[in-house]
Amino acid sequence: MTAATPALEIKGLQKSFAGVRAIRDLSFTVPKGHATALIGPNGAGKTTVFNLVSGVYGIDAGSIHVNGTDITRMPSRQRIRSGVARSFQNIRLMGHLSVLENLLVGQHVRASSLCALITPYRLIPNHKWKREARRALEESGLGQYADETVGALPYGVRKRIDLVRATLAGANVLMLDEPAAGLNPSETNALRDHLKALIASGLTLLVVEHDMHFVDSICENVVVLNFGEKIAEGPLSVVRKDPKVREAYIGSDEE
Ligand SMILES: Nc1ncnc2c1ncn2[C@@H]1O[C@H](COP(=O)(O)OP(=O)(O)OP(=O)(O)O)[C@@H](O)[C@H]1O
Repeated sequence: MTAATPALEIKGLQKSFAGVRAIRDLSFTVPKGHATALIGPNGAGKTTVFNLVSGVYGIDAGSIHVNGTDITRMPSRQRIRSGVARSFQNIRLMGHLSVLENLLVGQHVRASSLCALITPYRLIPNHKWKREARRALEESGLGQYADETVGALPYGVRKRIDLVRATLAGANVLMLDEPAAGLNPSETNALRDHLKALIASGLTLLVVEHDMHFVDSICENVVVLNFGEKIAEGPLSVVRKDPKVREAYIGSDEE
């Protein structure tokens, strides 16, 4: 892998569901340490792209590379190990466990052996993974929540803990499904600042988001889909003026 190798490279992607062409010859790249948004009206194919990259569905044609590695035919679990992870709109943290425990569960994805997997970290006060988890929380400004029960925390804080969990589990290409949905303005600002810091430290993002102010603040590139096809790509300020994009959104209740 060279410095010019994109973190995510999608080439000629095709996917049909029972004759419905959900994704048509889609190609785009996301450079390392950058954020790209995938936008388009309802049914355009955004979630399908996430499902194809994460391996929920197999593709009909095309290829997907992550950090130069061809993951097109890899099982989902192996894709996570190669650095690509997905965060869901519904946070998948365990509410009855503490923040730290949730992060440690995430780190088990990185276990290289059965022995590492069953290491009783609860019994080892200064376990390496525990130290890493505490440090990551501190660096994200979430250190005060380490020993709190996740279920008792505000939604915006849980969303950010979910990000820390994904990066600690080894994700360097992260797909975020509507990260700003359900957040109040101050939570949205905190999430935006957190994401900006992660991008600055080298994390690569692919984001599906309806809040265009949020998209504008973190994504320098936007890929617009309509009926599974890329109809425009570029900075939001440019693509939003594109007649094809404007036409695609006519009749849609979205911006
Ligand atoms: N598992 C599936 N089986 C059949 N059709 C599917 C399946 N998944 C997606 N589709 C179809 O593929 C097309 C793209 O859907 P997709 O959910 O990816 O769009 P989207 O852009 O994410 O929409 P939204 O913004 O509403 O979430 C739609 O026509 C949808 O009905």
